[in-house]
Amino acid sequence: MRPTRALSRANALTPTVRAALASASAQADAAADAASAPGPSETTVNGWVRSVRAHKNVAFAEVDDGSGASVQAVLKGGTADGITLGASVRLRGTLLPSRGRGQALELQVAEAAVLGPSDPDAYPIQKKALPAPVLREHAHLRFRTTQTAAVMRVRDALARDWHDWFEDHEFVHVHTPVLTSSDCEGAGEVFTIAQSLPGPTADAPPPFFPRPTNLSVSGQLHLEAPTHALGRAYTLSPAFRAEPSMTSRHLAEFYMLEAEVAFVDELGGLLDVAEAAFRGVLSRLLAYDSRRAVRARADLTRIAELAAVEGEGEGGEGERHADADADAGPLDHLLAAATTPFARITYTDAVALLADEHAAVPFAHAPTWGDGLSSEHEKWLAGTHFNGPVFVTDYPAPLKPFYMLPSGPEAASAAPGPTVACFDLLFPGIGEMAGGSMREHRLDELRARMAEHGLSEAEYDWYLDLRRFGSVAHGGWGMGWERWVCWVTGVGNVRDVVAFPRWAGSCRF
Ligand SMILES: NC(=O)C[C@H](N)C(=O)O
Repeated sequence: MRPTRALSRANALTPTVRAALASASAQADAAADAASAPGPSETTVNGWVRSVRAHKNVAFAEVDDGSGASVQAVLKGGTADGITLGASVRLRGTLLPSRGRGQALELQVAEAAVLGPSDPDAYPIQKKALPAPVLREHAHLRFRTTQTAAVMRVRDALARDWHDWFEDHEFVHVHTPVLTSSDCEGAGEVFTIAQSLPGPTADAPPPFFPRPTNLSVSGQLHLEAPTHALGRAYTLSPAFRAEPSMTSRHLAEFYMLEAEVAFVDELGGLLDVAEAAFRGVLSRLLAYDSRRAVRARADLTRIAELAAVEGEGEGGEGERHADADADAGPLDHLLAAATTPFARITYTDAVALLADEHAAVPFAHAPTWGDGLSSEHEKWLAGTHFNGPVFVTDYPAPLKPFYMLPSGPEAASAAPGPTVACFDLLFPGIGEMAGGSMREHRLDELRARMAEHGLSEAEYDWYLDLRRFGSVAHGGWGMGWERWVCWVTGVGNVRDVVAFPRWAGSCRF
């Protein structure tokens, strides 16, 4: 059957720089195998000018189209006119072996068109790396830096890897709502919605929704509903927290990957599922030879190289984790986590370990049973003591939200107070990467916990229905997506792995 016009027009996507380079080198290899001279490869590339070096008779421009490869364009005669830093260009020419260092092929340009000019003196993104805080001021243009472009591609690849893992394990992706009248975590960190603005008359219009509404802090409660029908569900959705934290690990708007599993009877089983997911996803990134995985590994190497160069100067684009191992390769920490079982320890045992350490080398905050673990405690556990991801389980009940199931008998009997069947998954350099729990699935116990937390039964009636009709033991977890991207890439601040970061005091763009 002949393709329709609409189908043939789908071919309007021109080859990317990456594809053009790949096909030119494949042609050269084939010619070498056949012991014949490679025919020159005529091609057209589109992109933005990253740098220009002009000599008397020739100019060299690096042209990047975001595909993960850039090309060195050799411009002779009048072809270099208007080719300035930041300009968008279309170049027609021949890809030939390069005489310069740094690239195998270069584009000998026959014809050049400037599509969108750029004043190089006014253009904020210079070839020389800019400090991360300066780039955040130009978040709309920082995609043009090698670092941010590579981070965006890795972020994309990671999301697809997780989606694939979940699909392979028969989880259903559900989009949980952003607008909600519940506060899942009960921490009072919600952004509320102003539903009606005072009008010109005394009669204020009725509110849009009958109840106060806020932006979701977590999709968990909503995700539990489909889990009681689909069995396994997950979401990668935006979450919002109005916490004034100014740390490198907090954003006011972030993405959260949350998963929920029915018919898991105890915490150990839930940890097994979470661990299999994390390690499975890393294996895809490390071992697969898909185009996605190959490009992600190249990007991780590129990000690390940039950070190494900038590390020698003053804080360039690549702010790294404080305790990132400078001598390790960019994939080493991923390989270690993929191939080594994650450590598991109860909160009670972790506090004892921390107390021993505190006696020898004091922390700023003394570890005390009943208090949350501070970030320095978390980093010591994952970074120094276990030197890898560690599940800390069974925290004191008063530290945790209403929906968690009490601990199993073993953990409960070893603790000096009531604990819940939950975990925080700590990663080196990051601290808390994910948190989850078994959920209280017994109706009466859940109602009692809600009463203790001052939650209105009327408001959470729908959630209680899940316990009234066909309740099952279940559990789940949530992971801060930007923390995951930071840990994988080695980038030290969540503001630099999201397209447009929002934090207390900053919502530009
Ligand atoms: N889905 C989860 O278990 C995440 C949890 N609701 C949190 O926000 O920490």
